[in-house]
Amino acid sequence: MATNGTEKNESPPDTTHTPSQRYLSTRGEDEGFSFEEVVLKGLASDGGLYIPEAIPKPTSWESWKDLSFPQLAYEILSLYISPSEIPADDLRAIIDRSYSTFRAPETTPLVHLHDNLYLLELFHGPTFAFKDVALQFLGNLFEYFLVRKNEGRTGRDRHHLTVVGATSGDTGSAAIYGLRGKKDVSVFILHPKGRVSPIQEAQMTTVLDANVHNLAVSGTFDDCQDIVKALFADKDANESLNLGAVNSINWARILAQIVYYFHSYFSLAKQSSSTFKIGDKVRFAVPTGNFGDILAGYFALRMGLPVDKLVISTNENDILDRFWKSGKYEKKVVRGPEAVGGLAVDGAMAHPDGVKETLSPAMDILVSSNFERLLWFLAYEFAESVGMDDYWNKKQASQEVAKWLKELKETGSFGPVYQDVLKAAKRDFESERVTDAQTIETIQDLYNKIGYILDPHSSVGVTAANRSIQRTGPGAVAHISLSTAHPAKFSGAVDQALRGLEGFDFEKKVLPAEFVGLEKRERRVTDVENDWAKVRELVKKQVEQELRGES
Ligand SMILES: Cc1ncc(COP(=O)(O)O)c(C=O)c1O
Ligand SMILES: N[C@@H](CCOP(=O)(O)O)C(=O)O
Repeated sequence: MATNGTEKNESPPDTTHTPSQRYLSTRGEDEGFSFEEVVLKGLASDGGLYIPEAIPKPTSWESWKDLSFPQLAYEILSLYISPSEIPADDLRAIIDRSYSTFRAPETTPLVHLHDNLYLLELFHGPTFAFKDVALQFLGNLFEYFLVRKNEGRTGRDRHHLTVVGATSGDTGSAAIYGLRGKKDVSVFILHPKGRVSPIQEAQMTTVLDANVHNLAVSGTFDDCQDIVKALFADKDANESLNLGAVNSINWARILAQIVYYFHSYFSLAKQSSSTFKIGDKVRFAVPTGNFGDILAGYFALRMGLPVDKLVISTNENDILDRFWKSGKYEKKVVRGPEAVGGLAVDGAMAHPDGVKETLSPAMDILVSSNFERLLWFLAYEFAESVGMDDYWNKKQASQEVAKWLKELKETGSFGPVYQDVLKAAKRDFESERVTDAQTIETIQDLYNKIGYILDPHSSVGVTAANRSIQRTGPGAVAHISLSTAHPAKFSGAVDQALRGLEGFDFEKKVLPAEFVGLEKRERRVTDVENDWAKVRELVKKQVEQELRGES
């Protein structure tokens, strides 16, 4: 379906897919893809990310207010997936299966913290992190497409998917739990060795299913992400292995996350502690690293949900916060003992891509891959304001994005972007940077006030929400802060904040039964160098063995 170059696509009009059910690459070379193609491909062949050709704006969204989470998910997802690709009953069945694994009846419950601040608990899935919302769904989607592709096929003729993913801890375990034991899929998860929390490491490496492979990379999360992107960019690897993506470069990850923005909005309108009613505006504060979670909020906003602002909440790895303040997107090199990535003997940074090690390690990311998707929409809006036809506006946006990303790769930065682009970014988003000390303070403060225990990432979000409430004025705008992980996943930070405080007992009050004894179980993990070509060879060898039925 894809076309190349700048010629207009002259193929007959597609009547089975609406524009929001067709996809294009942010860098412009590929367009006209179906949902199945973008889910299975993950990353476009020009290195860009897939986005829908249009964002739907349903006029009837308010009528969804009493739907259960799976029912709401069906309404939203079917706007982006043509029934000619996944018939309605099949989509409903995939969704139901995906959310039947959640422990909370509401799937993603909304909890009142104080005043007009609410916490959206996204950690009730199998691995206790928000990633489960999308990765349970993605795992089932992969399975659905593979079963369909492989009907009547046997042996080496079967379509085999090789999933490669990079993780700073949560995506890895959620992907592994979403894909373990699934037929025709091998999973390779790269994590930065020694830089994920002990529970996260145990969650991933104690899964012993034959199709799951953990690779501990000597490097940072960004190195893992770069290796994954290099594998996708390698024609040989991509063609011989049929690579699939579980990171939020995969459009299905963003899509599934849109649902909880709508769901929490409707939950807020039902809270007895609130005078909030449907139609009122709300602010969302989102702990942000790779920009996938908050980007789903941007889609919800563009679909018509009354969002006043999306508040980006970064830790001290603050590339996004600096962009919103200056319009310049720039990797900052961290020097000295606080940097991760290998210090030279004299203490200077030996690794040019330094990232600061913080108490919220899942957000220790230098370059946020999904920001590229937002950039495309900002550039498109800018092109539209200059007023060409839609085809050229899209081309213009893609060219701009490709130029910025090339500059980032070659020089480590781009921008400042045009004033109008930054203005559009500021219209929908605000940003906050939260230090470790503030993260600890907020955990303590909330515990002392109401006895609630936040994980450090969620604490970054709540800190940003509190600041936003100060700006809007208490009582003016309701705030929903996204809680992205269960506190037990980050025992070090939680313990540092609450040790010695009255009533705090990590084992009794925080640790879920599922984690007890996890760290003592048998593990399987392979150490690898920070070298994408070596990783490629390892993956190829392992997949070959699996296809021969040797492992
Ligand atoms: C616990 C937690 N919070 C927040 C984030 C940041 O989310 P995103 O990368 O989608 O911005 C992550 C990792 O992605 C995470 O694992
Ligand atoms: N924080 C993430 C990093 C990967 O981000 P993703 O959302 O793009 O998968 C993690 O926990 O692995």
